[in-house]
Amino acid sequence: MGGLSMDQAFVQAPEHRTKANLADADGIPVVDLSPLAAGDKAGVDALAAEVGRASRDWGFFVVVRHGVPAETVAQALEAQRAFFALPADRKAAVRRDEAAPLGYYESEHTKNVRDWKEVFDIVPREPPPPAAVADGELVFENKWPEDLPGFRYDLALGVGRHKDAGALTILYQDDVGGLDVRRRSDGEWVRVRPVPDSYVINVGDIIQVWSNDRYESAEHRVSVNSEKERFSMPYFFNPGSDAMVEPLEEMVSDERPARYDAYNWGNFFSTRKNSNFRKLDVENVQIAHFRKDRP
Ligand SMILES: O=C(O)CCC(=O)C(=O)O
Ligand SMILES: [Fe+2]
Repeated sequence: MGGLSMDQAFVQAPEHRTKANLADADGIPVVDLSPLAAGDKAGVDALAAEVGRASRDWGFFVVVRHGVPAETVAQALEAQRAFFALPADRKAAVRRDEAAPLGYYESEHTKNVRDWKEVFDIVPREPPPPAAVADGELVFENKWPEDLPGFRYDLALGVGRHKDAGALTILYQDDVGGLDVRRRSDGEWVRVRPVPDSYVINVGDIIQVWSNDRYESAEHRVSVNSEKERFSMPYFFNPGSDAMVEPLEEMVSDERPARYDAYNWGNFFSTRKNSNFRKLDVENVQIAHFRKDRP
């Protein structure tokens, strides 16, 4: 390290760091969504069965021929790059905080270790996003500050290992790569290589609970690329804050009783969200805390 130092807040425990030459997630399901637009019942049923298998075996899959116009994605990418290229004070002007958790943040923590990333959170509908997202006066500038000497990419993660708390995540990633999933069959971390014009879908904790553990929320993370910036756009599909989450009736039987106590989504989400803001001395809330067989 030649005497250079990095902020210890970013340093992952050795067992959680990315290994060199991570294997590709060979065999990750790639699902063609075009039967949805065709609307033919047999095609849609076959698609649903394919999604069911992918959710059970991986909890992670890639969708193609999804019908989102390429032009829409191109516009979103352009806006995203423009925003993150703004000078820090402009980004700080739309910084989020616990009371108003939409907007820019550069110090997100996952499981009490700082992620090496910047984030800008919006919702598609109410409440309206901050006007600065689309203010049309965007300045293209290198966003990397020069005050991070000796940053060891291999010690940090872009996003620390976690499972998404909501029902489902739909993720657009650019062609840089770095998204890793823990493969269910053997517990190894593998890289989800970008597929052009696709979205990665991952089952979140709520589907795990609704399905009474038939589908499992997949653990994932983002490794850091030392040469290129990486951009991604996750869309989190979450219920309203008053929703109570529990195994669905049709997933519960005498042979397979409910494995979770009901919990309130709004409380879960705000507790988790607050733990993203800074390192805390308490463990993150997890659905395991609501398992009936918890220790
Ligand atoms: O950037 C990505 O590819 C994934 C981000 C992620 O896992 C998350 O924000 O929950
Ligand atoms: Fe995630």
